[in-house]
Amino acid sequence: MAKQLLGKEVAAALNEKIKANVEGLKAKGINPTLGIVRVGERPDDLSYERGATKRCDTLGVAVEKFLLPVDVTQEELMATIDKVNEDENIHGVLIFRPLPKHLDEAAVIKALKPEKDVDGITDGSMVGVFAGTKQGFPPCTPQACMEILDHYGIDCTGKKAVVVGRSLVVGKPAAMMLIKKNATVTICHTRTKDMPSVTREADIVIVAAGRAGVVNESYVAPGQVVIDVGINVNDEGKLCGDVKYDTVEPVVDAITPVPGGVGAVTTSVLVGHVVEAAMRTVE
Ligand SMILES: NC(=O)C1=CN([C@@H]2O[C@H](COP(=O)(O)OP(=O)(O)OC[C@H]3O[C@@H](n4cnc5c(N)ncnc54)[C@H](OP(=O)(O)O)[C@@H]3O)[C@@H](O)[C@H]2O)C=CC1
Ligand SMILES: Nc1nc(=O)c2c([nH]1)NC[C@@H]1CN(c3ccc(C(=O)N[C@@H](CCC(=O)O)C(=O)O)cc3)C=[N+]21
Repeated sequence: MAKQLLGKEVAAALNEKIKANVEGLKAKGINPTLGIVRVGERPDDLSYERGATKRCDTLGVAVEKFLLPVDVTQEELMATIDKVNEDENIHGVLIFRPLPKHLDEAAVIKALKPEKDVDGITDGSMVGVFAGTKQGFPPCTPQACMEILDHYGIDCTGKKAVVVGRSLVVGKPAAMMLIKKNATVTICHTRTKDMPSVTREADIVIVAAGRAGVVNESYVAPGQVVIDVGINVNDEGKLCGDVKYDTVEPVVDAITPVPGGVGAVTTSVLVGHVVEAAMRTVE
């Protein structure tokens, strides 16, 4: 039986710190606020929005929503970004992506002020992750993976870590964060040859492929820690990860479930960033 790395436990610990910081801010008359910019009504945007809004509510962080129709023009969207940039009462901004195809996402990202970029999508935030400097914020999902490792006392120093996936939001920043923790890191993607032989050699495997069940028992080995970032919906309409949990769990030492793993920590990290952004305004 592998140890279950429970997102709920990690989130609960993060939430205690966040709550204390919210109280500190409110004592100074600052009401930490997340601005949410959503274009259209994509189901996974709505589910992330529900999770983030609920977490903000329980932690005393306000949410202001900017909801735009799916056929919004680039000019109207840019005007909304200007508005959230200039509004001193909004400390962090979450723009749901991908945006509909007719919109220029790069221009939108460029327009967002890095100090409000709590989702870690601007160039400024990216530089922060790569250079280890404190500008913008790291993307929430890879940071959530690191919070899980930290919480359960899993030391990365000298360990072999393999990341499956090389996206800008998860795989690449996760690899940078693992390097910072002194792991030796390998990144796999669709062009990787014989991936099972690579992942089997790892001490820590972070899977962010976006395909249900890509990592099965032939990819893993005893003693490993497996972090499953994937959020997929199976044929029965249930949430499942990128790892075949039932056959992988008996082999490895520790594993995150889906749901109840990384996703449960991601929203806490996001709200933590909003509070940190508000604290930076008074530093
Ligand atoms: N828990 C959370 O809070 C969040 C979870 N997610 C989930 O994380 C997952 C990854 O998201 P994201 O990074 O945005 O996804 P992307 O689709 O942007 O990237 C997927 C990456 O995985 C690689 N990949 C895909 N299939 C395979 C395969 N069979 N073998 C090896 N590599 C593969 C791709 O390689 P290549 O580059 O060669 O195409 C690509 O680099 C998704 O399931 C998503 O839903 C995302 C955000 C938040
Ligand atoms: N800029 C941007 N950043 C994102 O991170 C982003 C996005 N746009 N667009 C939409 C996708 C989708 N996504 C989800 C995250 C969590 C759940 C989810 O179900 N979370 C559950 C927990 C799931 C679990 O326990 O594993 C919850 O919060 O309660 C769903 C979807 C983020 N996304």
